[in-house]
Amino acid sequence: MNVVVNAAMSADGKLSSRRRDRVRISGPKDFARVDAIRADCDGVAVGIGTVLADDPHLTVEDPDLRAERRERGDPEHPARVVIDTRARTPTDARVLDDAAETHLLVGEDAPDDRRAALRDAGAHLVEAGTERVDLAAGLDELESEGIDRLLIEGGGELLFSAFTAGVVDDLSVYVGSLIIGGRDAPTLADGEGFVEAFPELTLADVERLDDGVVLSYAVEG
Ligand SMILES: NC(=O)C1=CN([C@@H]2O[C@H](COP(=O)(O)OP(=O)(O)OC[C@H]3O[C@@H](n4cnc5c(N)ncnc54)[C@H](O)[C@@H]3O)[C@@H](O)[C@H]2O)C=CC1
Ligand SMILES: Nc1nc(O)c(N)c(N[C@@H]2O[C@H](COP(=O)(O)O)[C@@H](O)[C@H]2O)n1
Repeated sequence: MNVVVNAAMSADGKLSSRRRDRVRISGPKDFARVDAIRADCDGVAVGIGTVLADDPHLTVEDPDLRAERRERGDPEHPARVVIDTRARTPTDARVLDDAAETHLLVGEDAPDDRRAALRDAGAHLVEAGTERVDLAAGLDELESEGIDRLLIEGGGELLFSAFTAGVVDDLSVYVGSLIIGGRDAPTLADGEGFVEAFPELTLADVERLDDGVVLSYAVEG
């Protein structure tokens, strides 16, 4: 599977504020850029922290991009994927509406009542791992179901795990012209942090967009 990460961060590296409410970091041109990446993928993934904080929809906005997907025989929107060990996704979350299919990667011990409720709400559940979702195993399962190219949008806990698991091929990050601050505000890669072997990046492109810049990297082995 080809995995791309895209996120928007402040100039001090934060994805949102310490209250975890959604901050508008990028502008309309960047949202259009992200829309095009979504349209080019088979799946768009976030962690349960992002679902609970932002209630994102994770669909393709631009009707022309949706038409192009239909013309090449793909569903109008990529599949939505939520990394959700305990199956906490609310049944009225926007990712569970009928705009697109939704896969929830859950832990083996996820409560049965939550699994049943989420299946009733139309989600497809994939079991991987126990205490936390085993990303490598979960993504392998998604690939076997036809998701060959996956966009991961965040948040910081999930992105750290994705780099730790070594599954990320490309990273693009929009750096907005603002400071958010706060030691408890999510950053591009949270988790425990790396102390010895740091994932290395090769800078592929720098683009000025809206009032910020997009940095594009290839992630080295
Ligand atoms: N600016 C941007 O581009 C974006 C910002 N965000 C922001 O990120 C924040 C949410 O980020 P986080 O709280 O870090 O939550 P997250 O969205 O990264 O989800 C993390 C949660 O997923 C679950 N999980 C299960 N298996 C896991 C695994 N293997 N690795 C990591 N997590 C696993 C855990 O419950 C964990 O707490 C929100 O404030 C949201 O607004 C989210 C996406 C994009
Ligand atoms: N690219 C980008 N720029 C910002 O300024 C942002 N605040 C975010 N946030 C993330 O965008 C996703 C929203 O999805 P929908 O528009 O609801 O489909 C979600 O993952 C946010 O955390 N992204």
